[in-house]
Amino acid sequence: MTEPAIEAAALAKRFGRRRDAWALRDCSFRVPAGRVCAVVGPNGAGKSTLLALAAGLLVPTEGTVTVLGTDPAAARPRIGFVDQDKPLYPQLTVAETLRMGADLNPGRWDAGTAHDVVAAGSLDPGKRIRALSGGQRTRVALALALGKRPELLLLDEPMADLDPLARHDLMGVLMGQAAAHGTTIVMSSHVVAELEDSCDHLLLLGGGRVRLAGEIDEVLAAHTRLSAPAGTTLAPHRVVETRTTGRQLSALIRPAGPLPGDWRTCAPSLEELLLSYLRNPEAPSSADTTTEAAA
Ligand SMILES: Nc1ncnc2c1ncn2[C@@H]1O[C@H](COP(=O)(O)OP(=O)(O)OP(=O)(O)O)[C@@H](O)[C@H]1O
Repeated sequence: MTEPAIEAAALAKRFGRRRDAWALRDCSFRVPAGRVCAVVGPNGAGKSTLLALAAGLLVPTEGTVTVLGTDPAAARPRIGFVDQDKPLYPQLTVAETLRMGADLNPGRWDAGTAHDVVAAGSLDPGKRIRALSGGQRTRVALALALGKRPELLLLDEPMADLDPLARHDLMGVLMGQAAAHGTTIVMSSHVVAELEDSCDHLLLLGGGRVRLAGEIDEVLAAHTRLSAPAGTTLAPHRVVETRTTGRQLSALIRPAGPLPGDWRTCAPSLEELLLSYLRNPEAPSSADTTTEAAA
């Protein structure tokens, strides 16, 4: 079996000394190599912290995270990371920035891919970074990260400031990269609807903890949407969300066994499932029961 791209065991990060300053707690999960993994969760859930730990930019307070079979600092040359701030040198031009990428990654640099990503945005190579829009800077940051030909690409809300066409274009570039080179992509996003087509693995965080982890197909298959008469008892199934309208009860559950034949059931979409979990932060975590979650 190939080693996972990321493996976390009881990973925790606290900023400062306050008892309530935990950004992440007791996170155990595994992202297999070659996956496109969505990291989802509400504001403050710990997504950026998790990505920064995997990138080796933060050190765990407790637990461990292993990246590409080694510790994140040692794996850094094999990792591309684009964080929310997109740190670039404002005084450099686009062309100079790409040349810097080539200089910093001798023997690895994929000039063609980096050039294509920039060119697709019709960016003037002579323009200084400080004169670019937020979305244009994102494009340059992604070109730098992809040019490195990383084995693992960590992206913190990469599409947040891109227009819809640019999002579509760059998602296509990312998927092409994953397919052509087997690159593992782990990306946080708030745009749930966009993840369904592009991602095959999921990590849902809430309150600094892992709520769902695993292959999206398996996570979806483990849940059922149902409607039944109001007042129906849903135990012993795990209830993520339930709503009663008039005489009708509808719910999203994680079945604990066979369901009664008179319940109407269907499979949830990824968006429905994620919205149900996000609306119900107290719903039981399923991170411990999906096959890909680390024990
Ligand atoms: N450098 C820091 N110093 C102190 N607290 C921090 C720091 N970075 C993050 N935090 C705290 O850790 C928690 C998790 O933050 P994080 O940025 O990882 O969340 P997030 O899921 O990425 O949120 P968002 O969706 O808003 O980007 C938050 O409570 C945040 O205030």
